[in-house]
Amino acid sequence: MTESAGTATLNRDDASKGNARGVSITFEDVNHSFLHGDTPVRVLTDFNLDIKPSEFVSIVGPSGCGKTTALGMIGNLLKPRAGSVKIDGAPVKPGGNDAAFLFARDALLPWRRVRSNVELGLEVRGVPKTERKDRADEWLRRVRLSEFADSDVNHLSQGMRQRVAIARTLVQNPQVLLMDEPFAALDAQTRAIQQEEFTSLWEAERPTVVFVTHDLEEAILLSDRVILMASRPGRIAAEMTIELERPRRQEMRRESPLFKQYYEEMSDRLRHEVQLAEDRMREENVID
Ligand SMILES: Nc1ncnc2c1ncn2[C@@H]1O[C@H](COP(=O)(O)OP(=O)(O)OP(=O)(O)O)[C@@H](O)[C@H]1O
Repeated sequence: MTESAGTATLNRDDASKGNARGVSITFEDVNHSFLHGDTPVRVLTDFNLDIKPSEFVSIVGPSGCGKTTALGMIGNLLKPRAGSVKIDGAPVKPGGNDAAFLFARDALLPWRRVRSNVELGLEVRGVPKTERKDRADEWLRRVRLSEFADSDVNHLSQGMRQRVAIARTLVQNPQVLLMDEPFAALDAQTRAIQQEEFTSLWEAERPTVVFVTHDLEEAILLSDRVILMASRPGRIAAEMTIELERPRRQEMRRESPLFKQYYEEMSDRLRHEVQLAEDRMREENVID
């Protein structure tokens, strides 16, 4: 495990091979605060991070440490008060980046059928109807939902709904995929299946992924690199390059000595950061 950010190298040399379409993402001296009443509360401080094209980076850390805030800056949902966030060397700007979000809540439109939900992003971009349908059908095939193309989304299981959401996101061929606990709402078994399915879909196109999760095992299993954040103010406390071979399989959790080593190294540190954050919240409540 490396202390603090900025030194890790991409552990696989094949990111530039094949049809990888990812872009680089850079946080340069990012500082950010939110106003709580009249008081600015520092959320990110001196946040520096270099993400390589087509790298899969997970961010773990205590609740409230600023993970979603960092993700939002890449997706242009908010601007840093100081410092910059760049994609392929250019500052993030409205409409200028090819980034797509995937959240725990699938946010499917209940009045639209399955295919029509998958087509949504393409529709917004003005892709012609026939092309939209062809691309949606191709992605429904890849997520194994072809026979549900004309189904009512309200009749699908939670796992199937999330696969529709994944298809809706990936059909847009994003260069950057911003994922905020995308599998958190699923039961353990469905979650394991989707983690494996998702990584094999990702490997075909390799957009750059920034993946926020509370689940350290999930972070290790999916990522090229795991970033551990500390809170108040949010900053990078440690990072670890994951050198497990790809494709990744669920059995690695149990069978890979390397997986166990990563988990042991990072979990103590994560627990420590979570404990610190909880202690701080308790102190603040006492003071209030
Ligand atoms: N729009 C906002 N206005 C005021 N405070 C905010 C806003 N968005 C986030 N915050 C605060 O900023 C801090 C960081 O929030 P953020 O959602 O980035 O954390 P997180 O690490 O993603 O948390 P979690 O793991 O619980 O999702 C929190 O204290 C949160 O309350």
